[in-house]
Amino acid sequence: MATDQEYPLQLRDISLGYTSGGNTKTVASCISASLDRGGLTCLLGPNGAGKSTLLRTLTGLLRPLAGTIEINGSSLESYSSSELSKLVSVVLTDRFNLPDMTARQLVALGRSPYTGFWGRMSDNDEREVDEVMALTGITDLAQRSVDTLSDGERQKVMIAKALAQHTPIILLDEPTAFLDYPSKVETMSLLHTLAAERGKTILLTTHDVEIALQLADRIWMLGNGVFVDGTPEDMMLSGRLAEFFCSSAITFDASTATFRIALPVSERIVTISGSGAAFNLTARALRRTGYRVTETDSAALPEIMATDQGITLNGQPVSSIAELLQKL
Ligand SMILES: Nc1ncnc2c1ncn2[C@@H]1O[C@H](COP(=O)(O)OP(=O)(O)OP(=O)(O)O)[C@@H](O)[C@H]1O
Repeated sequence: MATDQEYPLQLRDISLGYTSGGNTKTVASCISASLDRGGLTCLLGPNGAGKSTLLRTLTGLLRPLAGTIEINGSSLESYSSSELSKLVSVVLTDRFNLPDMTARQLVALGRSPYTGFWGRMSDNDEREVDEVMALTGITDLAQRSVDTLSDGERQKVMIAKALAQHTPIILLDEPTAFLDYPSKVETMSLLHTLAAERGKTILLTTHDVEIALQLADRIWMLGNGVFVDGTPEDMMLSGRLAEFFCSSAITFDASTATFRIALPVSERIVTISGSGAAFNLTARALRRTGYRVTETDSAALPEIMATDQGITLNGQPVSSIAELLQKL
């Protein structure tokens, strides 16, 4: 049984929200959870659910309306900002102007908890900066002015800065938001590796649900004030994931861990048989264009065979799925 000391970050009965002018807006309440050491946790939920609010509360930027947050068994407030900067690094989505600062200089700011009053970088600090820039694939951007970077490039620089800070806990708000698909996967894989191989405790918010389901050790979900957590597989098996994200227009296929757009059911029926990618993609194209696809033989229906050797319609070969759809 894990003791409190073994959880780097623990939430006890947290209520989240905003207070202004004597009015309180509660976003979610009664959240109790903990982050596992050396684990990647992804916080999912629909727009406006409170993901950023929870993340900002964990960083100390917002005070919880109720409850306590503990880091290594001591309350968040008991740490000085200097102590916290060696324990927790944070990547937020805020965009700020940094005229005349290069990408490397921004990453080097991550070393500031260790560089003393004058901010003088040692050889070791320089090496750390080079290493995290290589790790995040931004070495080529080193001398670029931060203000000229694309959103995705800037996002990678901010992640590198957090890594340069060398903290056991890393909190990131939508780190994959502006990235193209391969970069999303690369970034999540990098965070997964940092958790698994370097023992970092990482929490991030994301809308990239399918990537999170493949790479996260744990999923936290927040929606309509309800918070649940568990392994991705338990979330899928229990139907909790579908409860949070599915509607009449979207279904979740737990066996393939993918979301599907629910298409209108059609009276136009085709029979399809075959195997492999050609079979799956042909069936998919038929459903998308309004056919009801059956695998039951019936001589009365257009009959399609799709295998990696080719596609036939009623025994006649067709050269592509486009030609098949045209001839149907
Ligand atoms: N400063 C604020 N004062 C009052 N309400 C706020 C403030 N910031 C956010 N909110 C509200 O709190 C709720 C949660 O917002 P939050 O940004 O945490 O959601 P989110 O899950 O991160 O959303 P998204 O996925 O769209 O980024 C929303 O209703 C939002 O309008």
